Amino acid sequence: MNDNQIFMLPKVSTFISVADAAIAKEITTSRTRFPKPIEFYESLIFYGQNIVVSEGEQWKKYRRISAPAFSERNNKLVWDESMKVMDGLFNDVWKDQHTITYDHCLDLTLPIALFIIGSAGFGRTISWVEDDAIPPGHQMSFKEAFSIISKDFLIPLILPKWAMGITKRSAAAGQALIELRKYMFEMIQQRRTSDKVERNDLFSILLEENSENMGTAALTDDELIGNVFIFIVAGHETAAHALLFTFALLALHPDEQEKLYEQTKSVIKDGRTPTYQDMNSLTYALAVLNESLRLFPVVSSFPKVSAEDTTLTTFNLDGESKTIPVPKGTYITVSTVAIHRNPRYWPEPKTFRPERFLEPDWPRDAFYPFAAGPRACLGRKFAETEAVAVLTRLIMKYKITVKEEPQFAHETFEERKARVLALDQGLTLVPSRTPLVFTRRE
Ligand code: HEM
Repeated sequence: MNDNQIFMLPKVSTFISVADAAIAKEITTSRTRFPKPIEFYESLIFYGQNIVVSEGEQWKKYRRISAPAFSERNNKLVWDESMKVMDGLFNDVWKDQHTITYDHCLDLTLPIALFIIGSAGFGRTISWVEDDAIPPGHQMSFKEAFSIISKDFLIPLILPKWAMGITKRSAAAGQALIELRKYMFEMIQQRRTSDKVERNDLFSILLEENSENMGTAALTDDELIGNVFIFIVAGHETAAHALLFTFALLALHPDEQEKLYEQTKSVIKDGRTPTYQDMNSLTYALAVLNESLRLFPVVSSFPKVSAEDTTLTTFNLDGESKTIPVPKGTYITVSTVAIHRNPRYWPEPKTFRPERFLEPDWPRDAFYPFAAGPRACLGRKFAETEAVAVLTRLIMKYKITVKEEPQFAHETFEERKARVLALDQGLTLVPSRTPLVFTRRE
């Protein structure tokens, strides 16, 4: 692979795409038989050795030290920070406007997710209005460096070093990378030397956990930075896109939005600020997120490779089995989209119906937005907490509708749905233009 290629498919002789839930379960639970082909992600090592681009003993070590960071302490912080970010949005940005319009609502969900991962992931509060003070020894504020890298982290991977200064955007990405590394080293030093203060962000818990593993088992500073970088990469865009699909689907389905509002109101009485303790009762909000991730799993597939000559067995609708030979070295893609839209598991698969997730026996083994098994997403609860908090706070105060535009006045519902949810090319699924309006309820 040369410097300019990212996420390249290696030359493969056999390739299998999986839309069968039982096979997906077998593959995701058999980590040594079907490991992750980390060569697909090799370029992400650029940011430092990390959990996403590792396998075997190295991955086990990263997972063991990273997993405790994704704790209840952190989830509660995610909730509280999400509330602060939403209240900051209402008070400092939307202010007393009755309606607020976005031509592409990604311009809203990207900063929401950025600010949440900034404080709950990184331990640095960045907000809608914070001034961009540049501390001594830096050329960029933390907010600026963090915002640029979370948006343009691919630029330093794609462009060769000599070309980084060619455009303003790539030069800024190169500088932001240097700055962010510097900030991270400073944060590591500061937390090692300052008095022990309880902090619940991922970075701080990771550092705590690491200092308890001193000796050969501990991560180096470069590995710590690599892993925290990857939390940003894995957790910013995914969460922002998931929120965007959720808002868009609610705008397209006012009845479902009303049900969400009614359930939220029945849990959060008198407009009080929702707390993390409320999360378990906000079942409809989680169902809405799940249904949105079922229809639009932002990570639409994930790769595995067969480590040995083996077989996989599938069944047709009459229960007859078929065994497929899987030679060593076969590349396998678990197609989340295909499983999620397979009518075998999901009746009326194209219909947006959050209630299906409130049924006690919904098909858990056919739901893969966060992958599954030992390599499942570490940030699942982080992302769920963030989405339920944001959605709850928003829906209590605002109604979401699709922006009316004269050129689309005569379109049918199906045409409107296809337009608002039309997908863009990208690493993760994202709609290309989602024009939405937020109207204050009272
Ligand atoms: C809706 C939001 C999210 C979705 C849909 C999502 C989805 C996924 C998927 C499908 C994987 C497996 C990828 C693969 O095997 O190639 C994964 C892995 C991972 N995710 Fe997420 N993710 C989300 C949010 C987050 C957040 C917020 C964080 C951290 C703050 C995070 C951290 C990680 C990490 C560290 C891994 C690697 C785990 C390992 O390899 O052991 N994710 N995610």
